Amino acid sequence: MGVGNFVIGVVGKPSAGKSSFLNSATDAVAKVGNYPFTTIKPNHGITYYQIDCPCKKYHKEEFCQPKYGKCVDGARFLPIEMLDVAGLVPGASEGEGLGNQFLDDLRGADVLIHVVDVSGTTDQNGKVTTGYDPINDIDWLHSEIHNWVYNNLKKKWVGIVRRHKALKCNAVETLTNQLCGYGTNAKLVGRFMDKLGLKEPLENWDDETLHKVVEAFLDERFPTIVALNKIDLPESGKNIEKICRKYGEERVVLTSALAECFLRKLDKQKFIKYYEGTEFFDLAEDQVDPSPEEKLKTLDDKTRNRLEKVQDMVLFRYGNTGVVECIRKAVKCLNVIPVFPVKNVNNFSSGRFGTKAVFSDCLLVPGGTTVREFARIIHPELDKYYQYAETIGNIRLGEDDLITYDNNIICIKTSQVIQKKNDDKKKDNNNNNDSNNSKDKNKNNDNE
Ligand SMILES: Nc1nc2c(ncn2[C@@H]2O[C@H](COP(=O)(O)OP(=O)(O)OP(=O)(O)O)[C@@H](O)[C@H]2O)c(=O)[nH]1
Repeated sequence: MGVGNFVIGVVGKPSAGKSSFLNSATDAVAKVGNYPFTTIKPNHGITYYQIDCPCKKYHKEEFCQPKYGKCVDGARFLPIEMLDVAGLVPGASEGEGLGNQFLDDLRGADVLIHVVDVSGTTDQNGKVTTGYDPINDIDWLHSEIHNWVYNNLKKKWVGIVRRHKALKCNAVETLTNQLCGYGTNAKLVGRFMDKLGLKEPLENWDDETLHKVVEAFLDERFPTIVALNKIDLPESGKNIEKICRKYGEERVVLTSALAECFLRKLDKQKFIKYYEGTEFFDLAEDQVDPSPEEKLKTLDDKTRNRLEKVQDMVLFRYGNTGVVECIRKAVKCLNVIPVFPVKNVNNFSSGRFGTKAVFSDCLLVPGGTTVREFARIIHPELDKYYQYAETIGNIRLGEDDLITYDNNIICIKTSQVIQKKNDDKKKDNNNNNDSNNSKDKNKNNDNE
């Protein structure tokens, strides 16, 4: 998990609607513009995570200039990478289909969105059928990932235990060593082991315990949001109810990727103004005196009928298409905090010379990041010059204070900046002295 560089992996069986989901969530790129990722691989896209921008709270909307993403009336869109994890077939952990390539791709993801065809009109291989139970897909994906990790550990378990005893390691050290290949660190291992609260020493773990450890690891390392897709189909209703009853609503989102693609396409073509993540859109007839850039085109009858159907089957019934909600829930699973580094906590300036830009930067950092760690992230080369940090109201923050939503507008003061200020002051003084001197000189000249 990189700072400010989190990756959402999209997984699902063939024909579940993965590509449609990705297209619907990432087509905003052209509209939104730039992002901080220099190379985007073919199976990657950029999506946007919506948060409340502090510019609204502090009435600075007109000066808000995000370096990446955008801010619209106080809604901030932060760019996040999305990865299409293709090639999932039953038996992938045993090498079926693209096998380990699919599982290797998973390592690049911090959180997963599992797109499930909730209509039950495609079987586990994505072939058209009727009455298929989508619960199978949820369980099946989970067990593929579980088996992948479990089999890898089990194969080497005797050696792992031998080394563990010989080096007198604790369980967290040994597991960190074994799980680091999945993009895992000691902090994460410590967290899931704490939650698990195992009493038996590692050398006594039986298969059942090892399964429990793997399960706890996956919960922490690959939190998963289930997107129950194709809610617009009439067959979906009864399956939705059943799945929500079994898995709870916390990690389940109802989606229609197709409806979201359609709405965003109409928006792009200027037939509607679509308010992403809501049930609302404007038509040409709703507009009063629009500017030429905002003016919408009139819909033909066929498209209007289709739009009404989307309204009926998705927007009125479920409140929205679920795609934006899915991204929001996925990022929430990561337990990250948006932080706004500023040059000045009174005017929120970003320090770009000659502009009044505020809140230009925003970084997502993992929960538990301290002020000093954050300083290191934004000024790695200035770390040795760190002096102090302050937040709104010029309140000083301790180096070990955790970053929270209450102190996430931060100014880091470094002695180099202070040194520069002193240099500038000296320069000013010298200039003043020079001009005083020249004034004196002039005076002298006058006298002369
Ligand atoms: N009714 C309906 N159909 C959908 C929805 N999302 C996707 N589809 C359709 O489902 C079919 C498969 O969608 P894809 O997005 O290609 O699915 P995929 O999971 O990427 O499939 P593969 O490329 O085979 O892995 C297409 O015909 C889509 O139009 C949806 O929300 N509602």
